Formats: sequence, structure tokens, C-alpha cells
Amino acid sequence: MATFFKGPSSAAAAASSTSSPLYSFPSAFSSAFNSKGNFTWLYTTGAILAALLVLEQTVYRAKKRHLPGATWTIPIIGKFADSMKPSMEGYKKQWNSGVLSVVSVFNIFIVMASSKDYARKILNSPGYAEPWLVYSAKHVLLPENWVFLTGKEHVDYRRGLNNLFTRKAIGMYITIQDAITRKHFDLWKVDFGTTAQPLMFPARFLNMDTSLRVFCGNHIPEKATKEINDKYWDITKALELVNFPLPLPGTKIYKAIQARKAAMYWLTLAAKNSKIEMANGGEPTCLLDEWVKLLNDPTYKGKRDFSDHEMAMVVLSFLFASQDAMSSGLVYGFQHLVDHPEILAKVREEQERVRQGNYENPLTIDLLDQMPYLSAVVKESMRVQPPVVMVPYKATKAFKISDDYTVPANSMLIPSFYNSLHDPVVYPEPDTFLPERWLDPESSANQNPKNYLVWGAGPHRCIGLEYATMNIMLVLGIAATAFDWEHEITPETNTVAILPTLFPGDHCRMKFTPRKQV
Ligand code: HEM
Repeated sequence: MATFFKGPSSAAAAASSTSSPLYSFPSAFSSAFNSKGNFTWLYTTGAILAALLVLEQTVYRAKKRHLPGATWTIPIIGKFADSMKPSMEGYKKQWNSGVLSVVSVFNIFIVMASSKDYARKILNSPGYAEPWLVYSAKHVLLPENWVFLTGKEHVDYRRGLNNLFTRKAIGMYITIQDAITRKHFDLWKVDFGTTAQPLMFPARFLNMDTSLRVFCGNHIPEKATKEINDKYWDITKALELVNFPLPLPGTKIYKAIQARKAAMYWLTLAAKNSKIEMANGGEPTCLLDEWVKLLNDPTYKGKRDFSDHEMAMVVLSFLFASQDAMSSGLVYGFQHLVDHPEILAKVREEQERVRQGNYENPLTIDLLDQMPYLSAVVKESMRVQPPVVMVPYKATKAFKISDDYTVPANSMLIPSFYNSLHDPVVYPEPDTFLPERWLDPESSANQNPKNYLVWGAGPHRCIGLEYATMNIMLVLGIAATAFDWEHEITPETNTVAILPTLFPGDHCRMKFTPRKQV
């Protein structure tokens, strides 16, 4: 250290006389202190840094133009701190600052779109904007997963997958959902029977068990469900907008990758087993079986060659897309109903009417069709508290989104759904849980279906929406007749945890006691 301060005649001369590039740094450093004692090198470095910072601000201001957003961006990190600890209050402030507003995180220029029209325009402009899944997604889902396809390739691939969510297929899935739900409710009788417990993790387990049985049937063992469920939380924790970029041991992305490896092992095995069973003339009992049967149908026109690995990746994409969102929808479904006993009573009346006291009989798609009130409850619950409040997209080229603003190419574009779902003109008393608004075909809610962005819109609109709706209806319908519900209110009950889907801050503390049937 001391050598740096010896002056040109000693250290600097010694360093510069050494020809190895290894020594070029000390040489340059020493030469910063010339004989006149000027800090030339430091000044130069400082000047370059200052120029870069000015450039950063200038580029930001040039992109931002007149849109609302901070006048200056915090050097380098931008609003990184806010993105680490998101809050609904922070989001609402941003959405309400303008229908289009901007923010910058690590020099990623982000345009937020908070109105129905701008959100829909982004979702419906595949020539200009494509989904930009969070950074960790490619590590978790694998880069070759179909969800990263764009344009025509995506449309063609998805057309084949739509066959897995036909009404006939969903009818079969409902039978499985019913059995798994009742199995978990037997456990809930004990776990939630004496004191109130947080519902979030049991609901996540119920959901994971249901999804895996619907997708893979008995082609994976019981212990796989437990293992995938336990490890899946590491995937959820890695779903941040910005992550540490290298998947080094100990990082969130590293742990998520280990969870994905465990899941992929079982899902690949399930695909293999399903193919064997269908080749041996077995009857389809899950989504994979339906799929294999379809691929073997001589009249089927789509892509046929799916390796076990590729099928497993598709199932993984379904788990990834559904696990957090569906659990959020379930937990808020419970919370909204238990906090509105008069509405829960109407759900029970409908259950009594449709199921005529035969509560042990499995629910079917036809029975669920006869429950418009429960359907309205589920729709309204997800309107008030949408599981997914926004989805990141990327401007693949300069995108003239309005008369006076063009989104620069490569910007992140985030259509948010919250304001559209809380538009007071379409949904009077927008924060109130009012299933009745969906019962009148002439209501403003029903007359403005484009506002209902819970499932997104356009070519990437949720592929599992009917499946998800039926599942949430089924769970709430069975729980309404099986249990009396109590809700332990805490100071966090009405706060919102962003994980990144929405959950009650206290994870919804519930008590369930077996209900005496009348
Ligand atoms: C309450 C539950 C759910 C909610 C709220 C939800 C919501 C969404 C949203 C907002 C999108 C993005 C749409 C867009 O970019 O326009 C999406 C996409 C998707 N969802 Fe769901 N989803 C749910 C359940 C499910 C389930 C159960 C599955 C599968 C069985 C699923 C599979 C997918 C897939 C594969 C995509 C991507 C589609 C594509 O890129 O073509 N989701 N979902």
C-alpha cells in the first residue's frame, strides 16, 4: 500500500518498468499522481463516472418524456428497493399516478399501464409486446419450455394444449378434484378443529395435491406430491422482479432450480408411465392419459412427437402458472365468504337446493353448472382481490401505444389489472364484495366483460380458467356444507401480502368444525 504513495521515482517507475499486464493497474494508478501532485487519473475516472451518470439520467428522461414517474432515477439501482418490498399501497400510488407511468429498476425502463384500454392493448399486440416472465422463470421452467414460444409457434403449440381443457376433460378432472378435496378436509377437521390456524399453506398443499393428481393421476407416488409441495415454496420465493443474477449455491434461484429438478424427475416418470399404460389399453384417468390418447388418435392433426421430458415441461408450466394463483383465489374465496355470513348463507341455500342433502355424493360438472350463485361468488372474489394483479411484458420493438407516446423497444411493459377490476363505473362500490352484481345479465359488470382482466387477455390469456374456476367453486361448495367456519381477525387480516400473488397478510386464520346437516 505504502508504495503507491512514494511518488514517481520509486513505486510508479518500478511498476511501469514491469512489462507484465498483471502490473498495469498499479502502474496506471501510480501515474495518477504526477510530479505536480495532480490526481489526473482520479479526475479522469471521476469525469467518466459523472458522464455515465448524466447519460443514464438523460436516457431515462428521453424515454420517460411527459409520462408520470420520478423526474430523476436513482443511479444504477433505480427503484430496486421498492421492488424488493412491494406493497399494494405503493402499487396503487403508481397506478393512480397515470394510465401510463414509468419507473426504472437497474436501468430496465418500465412502463406501467393501469387502465383497461392500455392493459388490453398491450396484451393484444403480439407484434409489439410479448410476455417477459420474471428473470428466474427460465431457470425454473427451462429455456426450451413452450411458455417461452412467441408468435405463430406459440399459437400452434397452444392449440394442441387447448384439447386438455375441453368440457369433457374438465368433467373428468372434477371427479379427481372432489376426491382430493374431501381427503384434505378429513385432515382439516383435525388441524383446524380446535383453534384457528393460518389457511394459506394447507390450501397450497390441497391445491398441489389436486393439480398433481389431475395432471399425473397415479403415475407418481403419494410421496412425490409431498416432496414437490415442500420444495415448491422455493420456486415461489424466487419469483421476484429482480433476482441476484447468478444461480450460486444459497441464492433463491439456486434453491428454485433444485426444486424444479425434483419436480421434473417425477413429472417425467409420470409421462413415461402414462404412455406405457395407454399403450397397454388402459382407460385415461388424468390429463397426461387424455393427452397420450389424443396423440395416438389417427385423426389428430397437431404435433405428435412429445418426449417424456417435453410432456413433463408442459405439466410443470401448468403447475407454475396455477399453484400460486389458484391458492390465492382459494384463500381469498374463504376469507370473503367467512367475512360475509349473509353471502355464505346464500351459498349454503344453493348447495342444499342443488345437492338435495346428498353431500357425500361427488360433485359433477352438471351439478356445478346449476350453482350460479357460487359461480358469482368466485368471480366476485377474484375481482375484489385478483390473484394476479399484473403481468410483465416486453416491447419487442418501438410500440406507439398512444397518440403522444411510443414505448421504446426493449422496455418492460406491465399491464396491471387492478384499476380495471375496480372501475367504479363498471363495478359500483368497487371495493365491496357483491356477488349479486353478476346475477343480472343487464348489470354494468356483465355488460362490460372487457374490464374483467383476472385471466389476462389476448393470445396468452389463461388456458386453465374454466378448470381453475370449477376447482375453486368445488372446494368452497364442499367446505360450505361440510364445516361451520370461523375467522380469527388479526391486525394483518386486511393487509395484503404480495407473494407475488395476493394473500391476506395473516394468511387467513380459520377454524373449521364439522357442520351438523339439517
Ligand atoms: C385462479 C387461478 C388462476 C389465475 C388467476 C390465472 C391467471 C392467469 C393470468 C393473468 C395469465 C396471464 C395472461 C396474459 O398474459 O394475458 C395466465 C396465464 C396462464 N395460465 Fe393461468 N391462472 C390461474 C390458474 C391456472 C391454471 C389452473 C392453469 C393450468 C392448469 C393455468 C395455466 C396458465 C398458462 C399455461 C398460462 C400461459 C398461457 C400462454 O402463455 O399461452 N392457470 N393465467
